[in-house]
Formats: sequence, C-alpha cells, structure tokens
Amino acid sequence: MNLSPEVIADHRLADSFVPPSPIRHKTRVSLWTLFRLYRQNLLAIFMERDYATRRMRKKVGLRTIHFSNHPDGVRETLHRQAATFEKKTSQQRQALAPLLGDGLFVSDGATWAERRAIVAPIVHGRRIATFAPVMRETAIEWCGDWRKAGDGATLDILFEMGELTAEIISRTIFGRRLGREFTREIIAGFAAYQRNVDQTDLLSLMNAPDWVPRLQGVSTRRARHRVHRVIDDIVDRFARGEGDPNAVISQLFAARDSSGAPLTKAAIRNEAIVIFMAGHETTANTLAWAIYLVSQSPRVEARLAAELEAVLGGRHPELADVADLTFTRAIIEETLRLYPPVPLLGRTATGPGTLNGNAVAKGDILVVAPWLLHRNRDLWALPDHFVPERFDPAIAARPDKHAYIPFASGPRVCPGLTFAITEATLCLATLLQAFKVTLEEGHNVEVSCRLTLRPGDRLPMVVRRRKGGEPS
Ligand code: HEM
Repeated sequence: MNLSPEVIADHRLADSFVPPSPIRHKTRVSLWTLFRLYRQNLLAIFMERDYATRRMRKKVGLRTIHFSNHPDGVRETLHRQAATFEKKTSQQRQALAPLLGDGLFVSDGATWAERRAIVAPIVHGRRIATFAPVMRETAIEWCGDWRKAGDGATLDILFEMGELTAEIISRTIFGRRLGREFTREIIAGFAAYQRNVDQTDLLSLMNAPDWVPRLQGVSTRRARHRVHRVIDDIVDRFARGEGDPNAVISQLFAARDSSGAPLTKAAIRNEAIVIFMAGHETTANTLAWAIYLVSQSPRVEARLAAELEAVLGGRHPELADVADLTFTRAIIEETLRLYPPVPLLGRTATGPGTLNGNAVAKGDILVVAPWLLHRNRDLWALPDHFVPERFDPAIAARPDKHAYIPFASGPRVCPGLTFAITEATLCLATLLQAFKVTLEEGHNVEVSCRLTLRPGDRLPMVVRRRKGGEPS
C-alpha cells in the first residue's frame, strides 16, 4: 500500500469523494441473474468478495475461466507465460475482427509480431514531440468552441471528449488537412458499430470454434462498411501521393515487414483503424471521468488550480510543462485506476500452462481484471475513493507496477501509453485552466461497460469561464 495512515491523516484523504461503481452482490446470485447482468454490464457480475480474492476459477458454459486479481497473476499471465497466453479471446475476435481485420489489436502469432514491430515505433513515446503540438492546438481550439457555446452552457462532456480525442488522433494519423467532417463520420461509424455488435457472443462461451458463423446484424455490417469506406478513401489519397507526409499513415506506407515487403492497402487500413479506435475512446473516457471526478472534489480542484497557476502562470500548456504538471498527471493516473477504460484483459491459452497453482488447459480463458486489481483492498488504501495524491511523487511511493495496469503489461502493453498520458494531461490542464465544469443538477452518473468503460451514454455538465483563467 503506497498511502500510509499518517499520510491519509495529514492530508485528510479519508474524506475523499467515493465515485459510483456497479452493484456488488454480497451473496451468490442465480445463473440466470448472472447471465442477465453479463449482458447488461460486464462489471456487475463480480461479488463483493471477488474484490479481495487473489484468484478465481469459474466454469461458464463449456469454458473454464481463470481470473487473476493479484500482481503474481499479472506476472504469470502477461509476462512469464505470455507466449502461451498471448492470443485474445474468441469474444474479442468475434466482436472486433469484422472491423479491424488482421489489425494489431486482435491478431496473434506471427501476424501480431510483424505488425507490432511496425506499429509500436510509429505511436511510441519517442515520437511524442511530433504529436504534442497537435494535442495542444486542438485543445486550445476546444476552448474557443466552449467560449462560443456561451458562459454557463450545458455540454455533454463525454461527447465533447470523444470529438476532441478523435480530432487529435485523426490529425496525427491522417494529417491536419482532413477537417472535422471526416472525423465525425468515422466516430459515427464506430459508435454505430459498438451499439450493434454482440460482445457477449454466447457461441464462444459454448466453446464453438471461430469458423462457426456468428449472426452479424445488418446494422453491424452497415456500420463496418461506413468506417471502411471513409478510411479506404483516405488511404487511396495517400497512395496517390496526396496525403500529409508527417501523418502516421505515411509512416505505415513507408514501413517494411521482415521480408522487406510493404504493407498492403488493406493492412494499412486495418492498422489505421486500430490506432484510431485504440487511441480515441480510451482517452476520451479517461478525460470525461477525470473532469467529472475533479468536479466532485473541492480539495482536488483547488490543488489542481494552484498547480496550473504555479506552472503555467496563465499560458497554455505545452509538452515541456507536462513533467512539471505532477498533480494534473496524478489526477489522470487516479482516474485510470478507478475507471480503467479496458477493465478486463482476456486471453486464450494456446497450450497447457499453470496459474495460481491450477493447471490451465488449451482453450481455457484467462482474465486479468484491472477493474478488480485496482480496487483490491489488500493492495490499495481507500480503494474506492478518488485520491490523486496516491500518484503524487511528493506524497507517496509509486504503486507496484503489476498492481496498476491500465495500459496492460508485458509484450502486448499499450504502445500508445506516453501518447495517452501526455494527451490527457495537456487537455485536462488546458480545459480546466480556462473553465470550471460542474455536473448538471439531478444527473445520475452510471458506470457502463461496453467495449470500454464509460460514464453512461452522456455526461451533461455546465461549463463556466474562470475569471482570468483563459490565456488570450
Ligand atoms: C487512456 C488511454 C489508453 C488506454 C487506457 C489504453 C489501454 C490499452 C490496453 C489495456 C491495451 C492492451 C489490451 C489487451 O492486451 O487486451 C492497449 C493496446 C493497444 N493500444 Fe492502447 N490505450 C490507450 C490509448 C492508446 C493510444 C493513444 C494509442 C495510439 C496512439 C493506443 C494504441 C494501442 C494499440 C495499437 C494497442 C494494441 C497493442 C497490441 O495488441 O500489441 N492506445 N491499450
């Protein structure tokens, strides 16, 4: 535990805000109730005691599922036996492969290794100096839009953050020239896809192999075509030499695989969709949750305002400031602890292994659950409270790296980690320096888990200008 009782007392942390979480059953529920909960909200299947259990083994349909809720299980699954447990689950593949094809996120084996070697360096932290100015300029543009909306306007912050991060990722992948209509069209396609795709895929739970056709609704196919049409069109422009040479897509065109061959146009399209999808909604949800959490905690809001004043002194933040915005970053990290956008990491065993002293058979599912791990009361003090101070290097030691895994860990760790943390820190600092944002009266924030973990379908908040807050 990185927060000692003295630190908790000295900083009055025990009074911190406790944000919402899905229902936790105290006693066992029927299989039917469990199934209903699973379809509604994946995270509602966990019982109170699961939050402190190191490991669980459940038989669901014909599958055995091994859950890990301890750093040892994380090490075993994502590091030591990563080669045997590398493959994603059938549910993930069935839900995402129609959209992403053989893209990095759902591929495995040799295809994954080839693509990882190409994609990871392109979005890696080493290139952050290229991306940060785009993040900065877009966040400043958003301040302009919020000013135009009028002082005291009610905005859907989840939607706003979705558009902001989509615009940032769009400008970095496709270049600055496309315009917001393109971004909007892609987001609309993704949203429609997410609404319609069946993520619970019962056939997979019944152990049906991947080649058994799943029913894919007309609307899912239509949404997929919509996304592919827009991105194919952009890829074609780059192929004709009309694209921005600094864009990520240009790097994908220039990349060569281990045999020296370039990526096909379909592979470039798939990887562009992966980066867009992986990098947009995750960061959008993080920012929306962070803005909501800050609005509910006067102590955190005051410390944040003091840091922004001290570090920025009325300027817009830039990359060089991120290292000094330690409390702003701590807010982002605490938000990712409480609401990890990818709350469950699923893998399929491609051969026999062991976990937590149990034998793992080929075909078993392994789930490392950041959602449980990040709230495990044996690992964290005040596990359900919003306490950014636990990530403040001036106050607390860094938590065990296998107890805190919002970006996963091991060979499949998120290659966009530095991109995401820098983007979220810059955007939060830029927006909250200029505006005070409060939850719309009477709105009830719900935890909803679809492909990612989000604050319901909308987050209405009132946006007011801070006096002297916005740089001219
Ligand atoms: C707060 C924001 C983000 C979070 C919490 C996040 C989290 C994750 C997690 C947990 C995984 C691994 C999933 C698994 O193993 O099952 C992942 C993979 C990935 N992420 Fe992120 N991510 C974020 C932002 C980004 C950004 C901004 C980019 C790109 C610019 C990105 C690109 C990717 C890619 C390409 C993968 C697939 C890696 C592979 O399978 O080898 N992510 N992300």
